[in-house]
Order: sequence, then C-alpha cells, then structure tokens
Amino acid sequence: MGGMVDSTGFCAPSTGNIVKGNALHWFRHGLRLHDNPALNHAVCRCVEGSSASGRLFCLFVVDRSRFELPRDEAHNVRMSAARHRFLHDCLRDLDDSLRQRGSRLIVALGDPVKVIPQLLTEWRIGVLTYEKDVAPYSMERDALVNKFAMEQGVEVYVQHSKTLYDLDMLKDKSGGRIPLTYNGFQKLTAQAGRVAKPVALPEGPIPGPDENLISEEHKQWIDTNEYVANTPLLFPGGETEALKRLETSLSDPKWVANFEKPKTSPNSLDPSTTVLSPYLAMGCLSPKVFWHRLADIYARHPKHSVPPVSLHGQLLFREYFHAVGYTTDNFGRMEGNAICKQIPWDRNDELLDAWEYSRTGYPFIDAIMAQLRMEGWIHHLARHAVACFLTRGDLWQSWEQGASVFEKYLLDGDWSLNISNWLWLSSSAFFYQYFRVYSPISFGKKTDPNGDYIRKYLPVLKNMPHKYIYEPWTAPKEVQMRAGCVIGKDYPMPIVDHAVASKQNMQKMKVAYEIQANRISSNSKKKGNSKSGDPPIKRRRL
Ligand SMILES: Cc1cc2nc3c(=O)[nH]c(=O)nc-3n(C[C@H](O)[C@H](O)[C@H](O)COP(=O)(O)OP(=O)(O)OC[C@H]3O[C@@H](n4cnc5c(N)ncnc54)[C@H](O)[C@@H]3O)c2cc1C
Repeated sequence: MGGMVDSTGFCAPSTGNIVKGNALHWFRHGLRLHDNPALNHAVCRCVEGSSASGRLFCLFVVDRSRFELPRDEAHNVRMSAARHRFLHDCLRDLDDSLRQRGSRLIVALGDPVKVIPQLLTEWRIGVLTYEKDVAPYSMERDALVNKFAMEQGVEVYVQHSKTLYDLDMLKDKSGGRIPLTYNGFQKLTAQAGRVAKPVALPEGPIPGPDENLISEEHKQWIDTNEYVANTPLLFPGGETEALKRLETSLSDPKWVANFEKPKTSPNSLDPSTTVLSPYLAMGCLSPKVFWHRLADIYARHPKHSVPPVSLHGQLLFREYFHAVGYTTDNFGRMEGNAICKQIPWDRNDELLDAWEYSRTGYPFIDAIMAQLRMEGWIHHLARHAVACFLTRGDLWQSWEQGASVFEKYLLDGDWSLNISNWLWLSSSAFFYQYFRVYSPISFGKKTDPNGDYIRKYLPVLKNMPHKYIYEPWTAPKEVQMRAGCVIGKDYPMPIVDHAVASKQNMQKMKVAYEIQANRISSNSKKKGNSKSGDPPIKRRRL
C-alpha cells in the first residue's frame, strides 16, 4: 500500500495504477549521493523484495519563476550568474555520479507543483522521496505535492538530512520552543544525544529510469545559457568538489584542532576558513560527514578548540539557526516576527544601491561587496562589517533589504542562515549590544594594514599609498593624482560620515529598544502578568 511515511504516519489507499517499486527521488537541495537517507529509501524500494523490478527516476525541477536566468551583468535577477553556474555544476556532477552507477538525472522545467504530479502519473511512481526543506516557500510547495501524491496512493518518504539532527525531534524535545541562546541550544542538542552516523548508499548498480516512460521533453538536458556557462567560478559546484574540498580543509589536523572563528581574517587573499558553506547549503556535502570527520580529528588532539569558536561550534551555529528559523512564524521578515525587534529602518534605494555596487566611498566595505558580487563568497567577519554598515552602523537600511541582496549573490545563500545572521548583525535578535559598531576604517586595518585586499577587489585604488588606502579622501590632491584615483571623480567620497552616522544610529536604536520594552511592559501589565514582565513568546508556526 502507498502512503505518507513520515512523522504523520498517514497511509492513503493505493489507486492501483502505479508500479510499487517505481521510485521518484526529487533532488532539490541535498545534491549528493552520500548520506542521503531519502535517496537510500528510494533505491531500496526499487531493488528489494517483490518490487525488485522497480526503477528509480532521479529528478531536479528548474523552477524558472524562482531561477530566472541572468543574461548579462546589468540584468537584475534573484540569483546571480555565479549562483546559477554553481547549481549547474552541481547537477552535472550529480548526473555523472548517477551514470557511473547505471542511472542518470532528469532535469525538468516548470513549477514543481504542476510538474511532479504530472510525472508521478506518467512514470507510474509508487514512492516519492525527498529531503525535507524548511524554508516557507518549500514547505508550502511540498504540502501541495504531498497532498496530490497521497490522493494517488503514492508513498511519500521525507527525511531531514540537511541538518545534524532531525529538526522535528529537536522541536519536540524543546516542547516546541527552541532556546533563543546558543548555550541553551547546546544543552538541547546534548539532551538529543550524539549526532547520528552518516548512511552509505547501498552498493551496486542503481536501476535507471524506464526510458519508455520518459517523454521527449524530459529526455533533453536543460542547459544554462552561454552567459552563465562562461561566468568564472572560484568555487565550482558539486558533490565531487565538496568532498575534495573537505579533504583539503581537513588536511592539516593541527589547524582544525586549533581553529577559533573570531581569530580568522576577513580580508586575507586566501580564505582563512573552510569555504565549505556553498557545499553545505546546496547539500553537496552532508553536515554529518563533516561533523564526524572533525570528531575523529578532535579525538586525536585532546586539546582541541570547543564551541562556539571551534569548527564543531560553527556547525552548531548552523544547526541552531536552522532550528529557530523552522519554529518561528514570519521568521524572514520584521513584521509579525516575535523574536525580531521592531526598528523604524529607512528605505532609500540610492543608499542601498551604493552599498550593493561598491559606491559607499569606504574602500573596505566596497571591496567586500565587490568580492561578494564577483566570487559569491565572503568571510564571516566581512559579512559582519557590511551588514552592520548597511543597518545600525551607518546607512540605517532594513536588514530585509540586505538579506535579499546577499541571497542574490551568496553561493551559500540559505534562507534560515542568512536571515538569522542578519537579525544578529542588525541587533534585531540574538545579539543586543547595538552600541558595538564595526568601524569601516579601522576594522579591516587590523588584519590587512597594507590594504592588499582592497587593491585586489577595487583596482581603482591599487596605487593609493597604504597610509590612505582605508581613507583615500584624506590623501592630499597630489597624492590622489599620482595614484591615478581622484576622490569624487574616480572613486566616491564617503556616502556618510561614519563618526556622525553611527552615533545618531545608536541613539535611534536606544529609542527603538525603549519603545519596545515599554510596549511589552504595558502589555504584560494589561494582561496582569507582572511576575516576569515578559510577554509569552508566540513564535510557533501553526
Ligand atoms: C549577514 C550574514 C549573512 C550570512 N548568510 C549566510 C548564508 O546565507 N548561508 C550560510 O551558509 N552562511 C551564512 N552566514 C554565516 C557565515 O558567514 C558563513 O556560513 C561562513 O562564513 C561560511 O564560510 P566557511 O564555510 O568558510 O565557514 P567555516 O568557518 O569554515 O564554518 C564551517 C561551516 O559552519 C557553518 N557556519 C559557520 N558560521 C556560521 C554562522 N554564523 N551561521 C550559520 N552557519 C555557520 C557554515 O555551514 C560553514 O560552512 C552569514 C553571516 C552573516 C554575518
């Protein structure tokens, strides 16, 4: 009998017009063969028992309403050419790996809510499997697909494998209230027990799709356009690259054992952290594999660093933010988000554009944004610097605007992680020391006094003497002319005076915090809840 096999335990009756052993594994994120329990389930259903004649159809649906293809640099789309290229690499690599096992990837075009039901019927699928995704768009889409599948008697098998733990299990263990502090979250994971070992894909060939059931339209590979295909990519996509990068990152066990995040550099020319995030975000690398490889190294180096600063600590941040994002209503925006401070940000598209396109007049900020646009990855502290600058530090623009710019360019763009970190940096949630602001001048100098990073990403400043590289507007006119960069002509004057703007913004933050505290206290008095002074936090997704 077909039916839903997940926490609901629901089983719908089979309609009979399906081949029980035919499985469709729907790749979305989780673009890998290793440690992919939903894929394993599909493979097992094809090759085991009475349904040994089953076929596995591996599918990726390119939803053009969300993945509009960029045609040129100026064409403003939701996802940059580099992000598209990365995804394209991931799909090619997945197809290669499946072919080595006797199968292949089918890439379809269209709205998954329409495409999947159509293909479930056409391919006479008995079981649909996929990795659970917790972004709101995905959950809405998946609910519609599940409903159709179950009505048709198709078994639906869904697994959390994007995270170290099953997020539903963490939600249940916390009584539906994921702790809002890192320490609290660590305690919760300690109660949840050890991180499970990764699972291996069953050995042997994978039965490929029944080509007779595949229409001409779905026999063709959906390729990307020339502009995207020719976009240079520093970090190529795919599971093969991910596993290679994991090996390189862990090749110096001492470095791994001594890793402490704040001590890494935001502006070194070679990344000072692993750059595994794009591979984790697209699911080319399993977080459990990463976790256990680290655990093996720690076991051989008893004096290793520990959370929050260690690499295990970074993976716990990732877990924490996924869990909070999963259990908070309206997490992706300020309004209606109960854990987010309500702050009256301005909306000024000129300032936002100047920030996005490296025209703030602060070389450190502009170089970081240039690296983001060109390469799709920037260091964590560089993200801190530009996020603080855009919001509470200097420009007083909403974190929601910043998050959508990041989402466009980041190869590791991930809904929960991006939103959480923007909430943190704008002092809207998790972190409340709004009076601690990054200086767009002195912060970068600490790790790169010569400004080599700025010279690389802002070539217009490459000949500026190092004395002026972080504040070129202070250079005498003759120096600017000798450097071939006249400020106000070749490179902009600072868009705001940091010393003035940051002070004014701190005052605005103070007022916003006070208004919110007063509102909370008067609400709780009205409700007669004078004991704690806190309103009950209502942040569950229904
Ligand atoms: C404003 C802002 C937006 C961000 N948006 C994203 C995003 O969309 N996607 C994303 O993966 N990370 C995001 N981060 C978190 C962090 O900057 C990146 O995960 C990290 O820099 C990736 O580089 P790495 O792989 O070398 O990290 P490492 O230091 O090598 O850490 C290993 C892994 O731990 C995880 N990790 C590390 N730091 C964090 C963190 N603060 N939050 C969540 N996970 C973390 C990542 O998966 C990372 O690959 C954001 C940070 C800020 C400040």
